[in-house]
Amino acid sequence: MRIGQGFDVHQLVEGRPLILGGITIPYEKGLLGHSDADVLLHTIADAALGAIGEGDIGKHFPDTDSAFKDADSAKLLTHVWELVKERGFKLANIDCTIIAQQPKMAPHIETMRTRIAELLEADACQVNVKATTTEKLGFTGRGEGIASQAVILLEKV
Ligand SMILES: Nc1ccn([C@@H]2O[C@H](COP(=O)(O)O)[C@@H](O)[C@H]2O)c(=O)n1
Ligand SMILES: C[C@@]1(CO)OP(=O)(O)OP(=O)(O)OC[C@H]1O
Repeated sequence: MRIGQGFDVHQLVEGRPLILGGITIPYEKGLLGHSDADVLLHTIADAALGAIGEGDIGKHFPDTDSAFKDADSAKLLTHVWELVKERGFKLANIDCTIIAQQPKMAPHIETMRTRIAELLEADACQVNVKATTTEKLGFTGRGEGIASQAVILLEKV
């Protein structure tokens, strides 16, 4: 068994779509980044890379490389998952938390869960996605950005 954890933050700005957990969520702002800035998929990729001792997504997909400009984070996670499989591991389970004052994530959680399970080649029951506000405190509470964190457990195939 191997355990890994991930944490990431992206700024919320006008004029960008909100792509989170591999889906597009209707909202007046979106996340800013070199890629599509899917903070949840980045967190999951970092957790998986941590579990196999492979550093982080910045090491594998540098934000100085134009190849990753506006990159689809689902493709980045798929690449990371190939590394996980090459090491002989599969998903045991993953638990994720989105930290966002707005928008309300509850209507989108099951769709994200299904998409993440698809990307990790697992059943939805192995994936949990939660959301919390920070009670209007801090940068997430002011709606300036969204953070997420995840813990992943891998088991040998
Ligand atoms: N962006 C969010 C944040 C929270 N939720 C849901 O609301 C519940 C209560 O949140 P608190 O921060 O007040 O504890 C939380 O457990 C989530 O179910 C949400 O949907 N979207
Ligand atoms: C994904 C990458 C690469 O496009 O860019 P960002 O979208 O800026 O994301 P971040 O979590 O800051 O770091 C990883 C980057 O290398």
